[in-house]
Amino acid sequence: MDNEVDVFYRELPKVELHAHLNGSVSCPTIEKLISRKPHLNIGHGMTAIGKGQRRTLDECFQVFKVIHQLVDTEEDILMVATDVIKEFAADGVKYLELRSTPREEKHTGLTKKSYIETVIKAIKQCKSEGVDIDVRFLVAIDRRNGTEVAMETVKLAEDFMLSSDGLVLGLDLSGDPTVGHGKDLLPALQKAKNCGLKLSLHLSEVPSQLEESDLLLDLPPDRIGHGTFLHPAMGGSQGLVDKVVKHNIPLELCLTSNVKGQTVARYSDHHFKHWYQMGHPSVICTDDKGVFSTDLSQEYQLAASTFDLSREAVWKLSHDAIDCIFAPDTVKQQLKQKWIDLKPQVFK
Ligand SMILES: CC(C)=CCNc1ncnc2c1ncn2[C@@H]1O[C@H](COP(=O)(O)O)[C@@H](O)[C@H]1O
Ligand SMILES: [Zn+2]
Repeated sequence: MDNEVDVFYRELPKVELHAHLNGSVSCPTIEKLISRKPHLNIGHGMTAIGKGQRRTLDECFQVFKVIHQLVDTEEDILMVATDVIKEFAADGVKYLELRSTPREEKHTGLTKKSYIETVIKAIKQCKSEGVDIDVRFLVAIDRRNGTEVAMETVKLAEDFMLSSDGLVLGLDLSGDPTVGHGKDLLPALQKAKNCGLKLSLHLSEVPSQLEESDLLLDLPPDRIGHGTFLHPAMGGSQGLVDKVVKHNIPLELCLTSNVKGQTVARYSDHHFKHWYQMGHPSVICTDDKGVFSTDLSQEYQLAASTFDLSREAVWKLSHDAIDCIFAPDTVKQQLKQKWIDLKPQVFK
């Protein structure tokens, strides 16, 4: 980890709603993967962006290609998912929605179905070991892969939603924002919504997507990933903000990811401040804790120090994230009780 984090932020119970599985792989897990596959000649510097370093968006997406080479069997996925879940739990995350793009790897026999089954197996294994975290899964659509694959993914997600005892809750739309157009994915997303899958869409991660965002906001999605350029202060428009507000769509905000990926110049320029000031539901998330060398406690501490938030305000921020989860109301109530029980210890 880059920074020392104050114990308050570690002990703060947290909700993580925006975490890509293969972007969340920690250094120790990468070491294990590298030693399993020495022939790939992958060095550690190729899978993470350290303190003070920045990369272009394009370079960041190259990093995922390297990680995908290291994670290409059921055994790898099981290890990666188990490690990531335990790391979030150790960081004080009590509820986690993991997302990942199911991949097919012909040379190892991995199928999209077995990919999802393996993530579910990891979630169940952690639960049976008593790891103190409630984990759910969102199936991701990589926008690069177009209409047909998106439709296939929706079908797969629907099957798992109906058979996974509430573990698979919805869909994520992600991937390189400079590739493809949301209008081609609209029918698949509409179908997903109609069958009861929740939708979290990466929107306006780069400045050129205003028209696409306008279109996708009419679905409307259940949550927005980043939404960096929606607000007029960031080059967006009041019309877009009005749609987000009208539908009360929470934003998943990932400070370090945006700064290291250079879509936001400085922490103090982050759009968190605009939405938070409006009182709009804003959830602090990590995006890719492995790639961006961070964790959720650090992200809360960064938000607090950058925007001068009191401890009570930070507590409210983590508490209010509970209302943005995709799991049902009974789970929200359980989490709220947990927050009540833990508060005296955190503020001791
Ligand atoms: C490049 C950069 C600044 C990344 C942060 N912003 C992101 N924007 C869009 N898609 C993403 C981002 N981070 C991760 N992903 C998606 O998550 C995948 C990695 O996790 P997984 O294999 O789905 O388990 C990537 O291939 C990509 O499709
Ligand atoms: Zn993301």
